[in-house]
Amino acid sequence: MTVVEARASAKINLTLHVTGRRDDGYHLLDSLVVFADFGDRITVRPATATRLTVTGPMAAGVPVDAGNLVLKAAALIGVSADIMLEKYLPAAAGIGGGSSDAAATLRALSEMAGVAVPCDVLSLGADVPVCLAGGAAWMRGIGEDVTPLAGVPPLYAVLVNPGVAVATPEIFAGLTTRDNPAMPEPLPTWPETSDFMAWLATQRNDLQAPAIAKEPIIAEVLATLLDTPGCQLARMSGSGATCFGLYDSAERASAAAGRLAQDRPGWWVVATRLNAA
Ligand SMILES: C[C@](O)(CO)[C@H](O)COP(=O)(O)OP(=O)(O)OC[C@H]1O[C@@H](n2ccc(N)nc2=O)[C@H](O)[C@@H]1O
Ligand SMILES: Nc1ncnc2c1ncn2[C@@H]1O[C@H](COP(=O)(O)OP(=O)(O)OP(=O)(O)O)[C@@H](O)[C@H]1O
Repeated sequence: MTVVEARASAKINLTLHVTGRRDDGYHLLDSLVVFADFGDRITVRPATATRLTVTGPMAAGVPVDAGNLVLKAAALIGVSADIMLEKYLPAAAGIGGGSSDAAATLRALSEMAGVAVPCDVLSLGADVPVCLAGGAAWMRGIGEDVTPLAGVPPLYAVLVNPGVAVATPEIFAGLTTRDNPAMPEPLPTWPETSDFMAWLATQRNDLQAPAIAKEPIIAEVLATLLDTPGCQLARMSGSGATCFGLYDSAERASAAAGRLAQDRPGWWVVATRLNAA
């Protein structure tokens, strides 16, 4: 019997520029996306009818019915399986938990059954195409235009979520401007990690201000990250509330995570590598 496992890594928007809005209300994005070496885990086994079990430390509140993106992905690819989802990522957190689970399910079921992943996965969510691509990418359009990026250095990061669930549509609705500048095209090259960090600091997440307006604790998360030794940049990912801090070494990232976990027991804190090979 073929059992296939797949990692559903956390998606991090290192930049997230909102550059316009389509007539259907969806926003045009311009985002540099990378993935963490930390995430959920999907295991699939052949079965005559699809069944989903959700376990893991962050399983509470995650839907187990047809609303779960794992089941939507299984229906889209048309493969039946016994699926186990181990949740380690907080939900509604701006790090693509559901989207990454959907992409991992498509990959695992494709391998298990020997069927191709459908070309059009955007119907599962705007973040699913980039999660399916899996590596550092330039994401544009409403999420369907994904260009893999070489030359993005691996980074040491700390991810922090203060425990407030954020509804993505509400954050987009709070934008005061929707025609903000895009990243430069072509993107620059970054010979050293320090060049990349310096450039990142000149970029933005346009959803950060409306997210802070809705959930002021996000500003506290950013300030707390910036206050830890070695933190070079702190920014929110996606529509929040998870923020990332970038550090100059694994040791300093790990020390910062340890201190934050101790000082803020209610916060979800993880030290991780982004875009590691
Ligand atoms: C904010 C990001 O996380 C950035 O990576 C994603 O664009 C959101 O991706 P997602 O959660 O997979 O988004 P979806 O489930 O497709 O959309 C949720 C809602 O977000 C808003 N939405 C999403 C994507 C987009 N390009 N424009 C939008 O306005 C819409 O109100 C939509 O109803
Ligand atoms: N597999 C899943 N894991 C988590 N949430 C899921 C899943 N499937 C469906 N959901 C629903 O999707 C909602 C959004 O959760 P998700 O973790 O995908 O958001 P997010 O991290 O903000 O995503 P994004 O960064 O793509 O905007 C949740 O509130 C939950 O009800």
